[in-house]
Amino acid sequence: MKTTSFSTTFMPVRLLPQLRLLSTSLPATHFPPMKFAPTLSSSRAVPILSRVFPLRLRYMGLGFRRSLQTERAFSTRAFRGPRTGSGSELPRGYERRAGGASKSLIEDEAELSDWVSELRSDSPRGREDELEGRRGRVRERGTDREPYPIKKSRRESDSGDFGESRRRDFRSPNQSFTRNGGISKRFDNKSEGDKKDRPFPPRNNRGNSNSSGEFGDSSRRRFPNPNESFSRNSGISKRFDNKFQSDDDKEDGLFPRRNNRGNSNLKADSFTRNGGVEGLRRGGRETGKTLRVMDDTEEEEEKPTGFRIEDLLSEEESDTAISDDDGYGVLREKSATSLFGSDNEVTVKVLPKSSPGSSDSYLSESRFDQCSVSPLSLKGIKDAGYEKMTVVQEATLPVILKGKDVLAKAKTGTGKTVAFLLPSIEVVVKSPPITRDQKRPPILVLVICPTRELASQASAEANKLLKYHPSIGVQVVIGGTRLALEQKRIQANPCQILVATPGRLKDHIENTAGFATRLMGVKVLVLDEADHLLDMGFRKDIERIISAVPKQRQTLLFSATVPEEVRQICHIALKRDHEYINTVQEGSEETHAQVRQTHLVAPLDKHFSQVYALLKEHIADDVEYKVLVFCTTAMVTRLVADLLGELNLNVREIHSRKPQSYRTRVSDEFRKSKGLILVTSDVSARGVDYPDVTLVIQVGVPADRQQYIHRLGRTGRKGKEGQGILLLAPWEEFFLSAIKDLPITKGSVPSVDPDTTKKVERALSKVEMKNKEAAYQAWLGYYNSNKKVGRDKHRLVELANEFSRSMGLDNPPAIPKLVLGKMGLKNVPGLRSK
Ligand SMILES: Nc1ncnc2c1ncn2[C@@H]1O[C@H](COP(=O)(O)OP(=O)(O)OP(=O)(O)O)[C@@H](O)[C@H]1O
Repeated sequence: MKTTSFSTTFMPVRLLPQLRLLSTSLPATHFPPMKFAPTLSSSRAVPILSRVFPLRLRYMGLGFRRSLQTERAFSTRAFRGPRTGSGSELPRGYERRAGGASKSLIEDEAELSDWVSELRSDSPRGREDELEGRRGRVRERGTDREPYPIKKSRRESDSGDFGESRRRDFRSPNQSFTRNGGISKRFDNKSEGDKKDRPFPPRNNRGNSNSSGEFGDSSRRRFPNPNESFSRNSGISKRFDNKFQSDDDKEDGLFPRRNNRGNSNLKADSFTRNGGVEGLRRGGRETGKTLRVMDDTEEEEEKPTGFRIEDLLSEEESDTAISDDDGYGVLREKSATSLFGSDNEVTVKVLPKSSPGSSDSYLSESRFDQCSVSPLSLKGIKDAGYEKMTVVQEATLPVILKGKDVLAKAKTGTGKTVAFLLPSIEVVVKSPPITRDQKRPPILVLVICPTRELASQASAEANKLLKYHPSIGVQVVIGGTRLALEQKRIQANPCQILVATPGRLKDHIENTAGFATRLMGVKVLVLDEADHLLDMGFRKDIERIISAVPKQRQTLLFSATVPEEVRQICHIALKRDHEYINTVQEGSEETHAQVRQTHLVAPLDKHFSQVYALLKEHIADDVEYKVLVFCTTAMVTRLVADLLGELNLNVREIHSRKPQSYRTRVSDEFRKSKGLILVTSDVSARGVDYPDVTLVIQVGVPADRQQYIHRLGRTGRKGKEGQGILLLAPWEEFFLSAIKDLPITKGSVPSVDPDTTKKVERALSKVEMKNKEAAYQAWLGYYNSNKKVGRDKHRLVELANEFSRSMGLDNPPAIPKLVLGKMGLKNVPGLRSK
């Protein structure tokens, strides 16, 4: 039995697995006390078990359906149920996710307006984008035409903005390069031309990659997928799909966000981001025309293809088994194959429940120098100011260092980035060094992040840890920057660690000479915000990226939220015998206890003044205020930022319509600042590590429960205190059922005196009309895609017009007929068309 120096210890227990799994009273080997109770599991045991002991499993409350039963299987309490008689009771954290607002992620309809204008214009090339910061393009493609760029986009150079790339001397003093060694050999010996190196055909009709960078059309390249036949219509639909789910921009009006449950709200007649796509895909052949809205600043992801997670699952895959509990909160499933295959050993991780009050402590008692990482990494860790491991680091590090695939869940702001970077760096340390004369040095670690900010942040963190590893390089490739510049940069500074957003990574695979070959060296693949990356919006991209890296690799999936749906499909990326490490303790919520959460319900027409009053109140309370205000779409974000600016608050805005250079600048400023309000779309919802955020306000219903948790997670990081306020209209209260297990209470709406109301009205009157129009259209698109609100179109329009009045408009802005048609809102009374 191997013991580690961590308090987290893995104990192989040699027992007949059936007995071990079914008898909680069987004595297990002694386990040292543990500080917390991560949940470990993998995904394939119950099918076998259910065949062998169907009645027993039923008795234990382990049904044959996935989801709830699966979660129960991992719950200590559920396991003990039969013995204690309380087996049906689930700890709060294990309850089925309630309700579920539709995941309505949306893009900006302003683009559609422009598109419509462009359609009307004589020139097929259209015109330059007139909206500030908007580099979106809109495309039309009929069955008889090739796609063409309607607008040429502006692009910013990225290299200056993201200085994380490291030029390194790749000849490590400690490491001698051997040509024969593993991957290096493969790469060294490779002498074929670029074309041969590419697993995918090069772009066909855009000439060089530079021009593709300029026009951003590289994103539309498709990977040849053996399962798909490319037809003109279907091809363009796919590409249309691909584009929309950029996480950077998903927040932005008109199209709904991906829906975990298979976009059940999508209809062919509603032009929503998913729905539009789906509708167009299904109905597009009839019309013979497909729309494409582009934004060069986005990562280029695919749209959901409309399949349901359930469709991906066989019944076997959906079921799971528990291994043990024994009163500690253990949990580990063993894959069915290893349970009854050659590996008849059940390894059980037994961890005691934490002492009261410690559940939210993010640091563990283990120090980094207790674990077997290289001395140079330890020096880097020390310089970064880290001494003790966080709970998730302590729980995952030993497992990852052993080479296991891991799916890890840990609360926001608890150090997941270091948890996956550190062991990944160790893999590089142990690999043969690359040398300057290597034409295509292998990328050994590939980290995928859903947004550019997150990718840049992860690469910055990697650089901190690599301080004393001069021979290891990290590079970041993200959307919104010139592909050609990035190509030059990654060629000039070869790296072993690459951090990327999905769309841009695909771009490089398809268009950067030798890049695909370099990816064949990947030993560790990391998906940060894994649930998001495996969700509909990114799924296709991720699958294709996975197909571009070797099968023989280690895969690490990290997130603060791991919905059951994601558990069920994570085998897309992970080996069957992966470990699921859940550091969110049994009985503990997914949010931090030290973050005070309240929801306020106020009529829509009061929201602007309420936000102002809340901010004033908070600023008065805390001079060191640092506030994030999340809005539903990019255009609504711009409107709210304009308004708060007019009200003389110290405000910045960040959303997908802003150029990347601006986003980077604002993000950096906010990171360092105090006394600042950042009004933001969901580009800031996940992962972004702004220290000391004092308050997060969410205005309007979030896309889903996960998004609520991640947005809230921008405060209360590293054990700090924080506050979260969710401001809803009465008709948005349905969302509360989706978060009812979280410690959120009803707050009292601040009173707004008549003077303040007038002040807000005056400020609103100064906001540019075009911004109000864009916000109206975006608002309508967002809620149209919401499963609940968008169901009744008449009511939806009433509400949109209420929103319009709240902006001080007597009449709702007119919307292009075509857009209304695509939204499924033609002839709905109350809408004005143009
Ligand atoms: N061992 C450690 N000790 C102290 N601070 C740490 C340690 N590890 C990471 N941190 C810091 O904790 C903060 C949060 O880390 P990180 O951004 O990785 O959190 P996260 O869990 O990924 O959050 P999210 O779920 O929001 O993405 C960062 O500022 C990071 O530098």
